[in-house]
Formats: sequence, C-alpha cells, structure tokens
Amino acid sequence: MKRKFSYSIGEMNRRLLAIGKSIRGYLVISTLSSIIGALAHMGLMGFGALWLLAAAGFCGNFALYGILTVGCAILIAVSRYLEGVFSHMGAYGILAKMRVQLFDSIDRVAPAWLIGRETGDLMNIAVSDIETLEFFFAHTIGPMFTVILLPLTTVILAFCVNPLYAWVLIPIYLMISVVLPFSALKAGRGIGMRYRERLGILKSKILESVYSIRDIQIFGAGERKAEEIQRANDEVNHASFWLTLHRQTVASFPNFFVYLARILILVCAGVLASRGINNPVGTIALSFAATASLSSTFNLTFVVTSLLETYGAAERIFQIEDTLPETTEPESPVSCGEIQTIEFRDVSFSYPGTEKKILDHMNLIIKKGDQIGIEGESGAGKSTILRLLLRFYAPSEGQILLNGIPSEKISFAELHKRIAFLEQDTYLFDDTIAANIAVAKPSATSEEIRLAAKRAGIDDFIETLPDGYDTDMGQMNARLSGGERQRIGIARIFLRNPDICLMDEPSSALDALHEKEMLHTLQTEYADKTILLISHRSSTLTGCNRILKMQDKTVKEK
Ligand SMILES: Nc1ncnc2c1ncn2[C@@H]1O[C@H](COP(=O)(O)OP(=O)(O)OP(=O)(O)O)[C@@H](O)[C@H]1O
Repeated sequence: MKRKFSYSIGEMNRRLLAIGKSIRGYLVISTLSSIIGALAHMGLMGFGALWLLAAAGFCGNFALYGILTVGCAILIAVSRYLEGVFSHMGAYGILAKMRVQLFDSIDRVAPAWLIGRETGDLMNIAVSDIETLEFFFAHTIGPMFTVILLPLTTVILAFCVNPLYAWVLIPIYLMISVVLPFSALKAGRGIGMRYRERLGILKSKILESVYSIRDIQIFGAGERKAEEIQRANDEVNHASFWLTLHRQTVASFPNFFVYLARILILVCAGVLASRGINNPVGTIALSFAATASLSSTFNLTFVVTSLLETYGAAERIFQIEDTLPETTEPESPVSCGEIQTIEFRDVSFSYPGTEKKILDHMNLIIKKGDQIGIEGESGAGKSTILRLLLRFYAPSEGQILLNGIPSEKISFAELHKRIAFLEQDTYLFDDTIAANIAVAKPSATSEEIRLAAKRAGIDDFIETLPDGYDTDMGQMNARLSGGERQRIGIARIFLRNPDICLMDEPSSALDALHEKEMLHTLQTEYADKTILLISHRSSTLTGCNRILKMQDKTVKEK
C-alpha cells in the first residue's frame, strides 16, 4: 500500500537537529566519544593483529603494539561510557523541552482542534511518541559520523597497503553505509508510521474503557469492549509483525557484505601473491581493521530500522505543531473595556471542512445585565453560539462585536478575562480544593477563595472535609457529587469575576433541588452580570429575563 507522508526524511532530520541545537554541547561530546570509540575498536583489532604478528616474529615493535592495543581497549571503555552518559543526558533534556513545546502547540490550536479528537491518541503522542524521539538524539547522530569516518580511515589504510584492497572495499562500504540504510528507510517508513498510528488507536481504546468503566458495567458492554480492544491489539500485532520482519531482514543483509569483504581481502591477497607482491602483515592488519570498521558501519542499518518508529512518531508530533489554529491572536489588539453590549451581526457559520450551515444570517444584541436562556432542539446550534463568542471558531460570514469592537481584534487574554464558561462537568485537578478554585485567579488570597466558595454555596461542605480547603482532590475527586463539582466551577467564576458568564447545560448533572439552588445562587449573586444559559430543561431557564429559541439556523425571541 502506498502511503503519503507530510514530511520528507531530510525535512524531519533538519527539524530534529534544529530542536537538538539547545543540547549542542552534549551532542558534540557524545558524537566525539562515539567516533573515538569506533576508531579505537578498529585500532584494537588492527594493533591487536600486529601485536600477535610481532609475537610470532613476523614484524617488530612488540611492546609498542601491545601498548597501543591496551590503550585502544581503555579508550573504548571510556568513550562508550561518555557517549552513553552525554547522549542520554542531552536526549532526556530535549524530551522535557519537547513535552512543553507540544503542550504549547495543543494550547494554541485548542479547543477547536480538540473537539472530536481521541484523548488516548493525543496522550500517546504526548507521552509515548515523544519518548520514541530519544532514539534520534541518543543513538543516531554518533553513528551518522562514524559511518563516514570509519570507511574513510579503512580505505586510506587499504590504499597504503595496496590500492587493490581499496577498490575492492569501496563498493562494499557504499552498499553498507548508503544503499542498504536508505533502501531500508524508504521501504520501511510506511510500516513504522502504521505501527505508531495503530498503537495510538489501541491506547485510546484502553483509556476510553477505563474512563467509561461505569457505563460499560451498567450496560453489560464488557464483552463488546474487550472484543474491540482485542481487534485493536491484533492490528498492532500485525503492524509489529511487519516491523520485526523488516528489522530482521535489513539487519541480516549487511552481515553478508561483512563476510564478503573478508573473502575479497583474502582473494586480493591471493591475486597480489600470485604477482609476487607479498605483504602478509599489512593484509592481516587490514583484514582485522576492515572487519571492525564494517561491523560498526553496519550498525547504521540497524539504527535506520529503529529510526522508522522515530520518524513515525516525529511526523505525528510535527503535524500537531504545524496545525494552524482556527482563530489567531490579533496583531494589534484593542481593549474593549467592561462589556456592555454583544452583537451578532449577520453571522453565518459552518464547521471547518463541512458544508452544512449551522447558523445562517443570525442577528442578536445582548445588553449588560441580560440574563438570557437559549433553548432549542438537540443539534440546532446552541453550543456553537457560545463557541463563536469565545472565539474557538470564527464566523464564516458576519461579525461578532463586543462594545462595537470586532471580537477578532480583542486579545484572547482579555476575552477569557471578561467571559467565563461553565460546562456540564467541572474538571478538578489533582491538587487541593483551594488550588482548584484558585485556577481562576492564581494570585487569590485564602480569604478571596473562601468568599468565592461561600457565594457558590460550597464553603459549608468544604469545612466538613478532613483537611478543609487543603483537602487533596486526587483522592476526593470521585467522591464529590455532580452538584459539588459544579459549585467548585461556580466558585471559580466568582473568583474570576468576569463581565459575562456562559453556561452550557450547567445543571444537567444535578437533581431538581440542587439545580434550583445553583440557579438561585447565580441569579442573586450575579444579578448585575450578563448571563447566557443553554438548557433543554425549561425549569432551568425560568429565572432568565430573555428566552431565545434556536430555530431555522438563527435565534428567535420567545
Ligand atoms: N467540530 C464540529 N465539526 C463538525 N460539526 C460539528 C462540530 N461540532 C458540532 N457540530 C455539529 O453542529 C451542529 C450544532 O452543534 P451544537 O453542539 O451547537 O448543537 P446544540 O444545539 O448545542 O446541541 P445539543 O443541545 O445536543 O448540545 C450539530 O449538528 C453538530 O453535529
């Protein structure tokens, strides 16, 4: 199957190397160590052979070759140690940086981009794909240099012994260090990418099953879910089978050329001897050195096959980094001040990549203090109005004006300061209750947090918890009721004190009594603020002074 890739290998290498610039020092030391280690390996074999020959009386300098052989052995040990330490220190440093960068990229394109995306796959990219890049930074750059240096050294040595050896070795090196690795990479890219994608799907299914375990049990869907996971597992196994097959095939090929090189050196020695040119010492030393250099060089093919997964992972990360956000920060933002009016002027909208119009020439004016309820059939476009107001998306036609200023001219920071959004469920972080409320205002004092909790009607409940405001939500999260979680969300809003509060089905998780309480809290504590409230329940909207109905892709006053 032919696959299309978003980036060429060259492009990906350039980007990865650009990312690696910040750990240049580590990479230089680890690469130098790798080169010295590989050269020392060649030296060990070559000088070792000469040492043996000197011991047998074929050549002189027994002591010198002995010292050189032992020196090379020490150098191998030291350089391998340094290579391992510095390459990993650098690689782990860069991975930490990439995690932050990926979060920034997601932050830039979210929330529009996140709508409809698999959380598990995203987590796989953020955790596992990034870890896979460790291989590039820790195990690739050294071998790339070795693959040029070792053949070059051996070919020069071969020329010194006899040019015939060099002409025989050059095609073998070209085969092992150029033709085989590049063919392996070309043939295996799709396999690597497929493996990473399928792994993402599998992790996503597992995560989804964990999240929805309650519904799975209630509806007896365990068997079906297990089958789904098994199917995703089979797909991963299938992809990993091809990856293993590819890896084994390309790892075996270079072996053949290493043996061929040894045979050809012997053939050359025979041909030269038949012409009366005898250099047994040079031939044996070259044969050993060439074997050492070839075994280091053929490592490259193995490195390349391991890179298949790395490139698959890098492609998925770069795709996120290169995703353009639906809406961007204005170049010269204009401050709108406290929001007095909001106007939807002739707004039409279709979701990106779709034809279907959700809003069609919608007009609406909202004034400060309006408490507006929006109702309408499911899928009519109620939430879309809020998403446009929050600038998750931009209208396809028309404009949204805040105090007469087009919303695209207002910075996201100001927009988010002035407009708060409360959804069906409030996400609680693994931190204390106080910190969870203070998410809305990190500089808030404990008095401010307490006051916000009191206004939201959750203070009494918090005081009953073992550590009060310091109670850790990590352990308590599942024990809080929908209403308690929602009240923490409301406390956040009070703390932030926005001009407008948008609510999308805020009470759908609450029973009638708690819903009434929550709405009463909002409508009394927030009487002077603008509220836009979406709900299917007419009881939820009773306190609103304006009720709008979504109909025919627009809103109509009821
Ligand atoms: N990201 C998206 N891409 C494409 N279509 C979308 C997207 N999000 C929503 N839609 C579609 O847009 C339409 C309006 O969705 P919206 O969520 O605004 O409806 P709603 O009135 O709030 O529905 P509900 O009451 O069920 O929450 C629906 O048909 C929905 O399937």
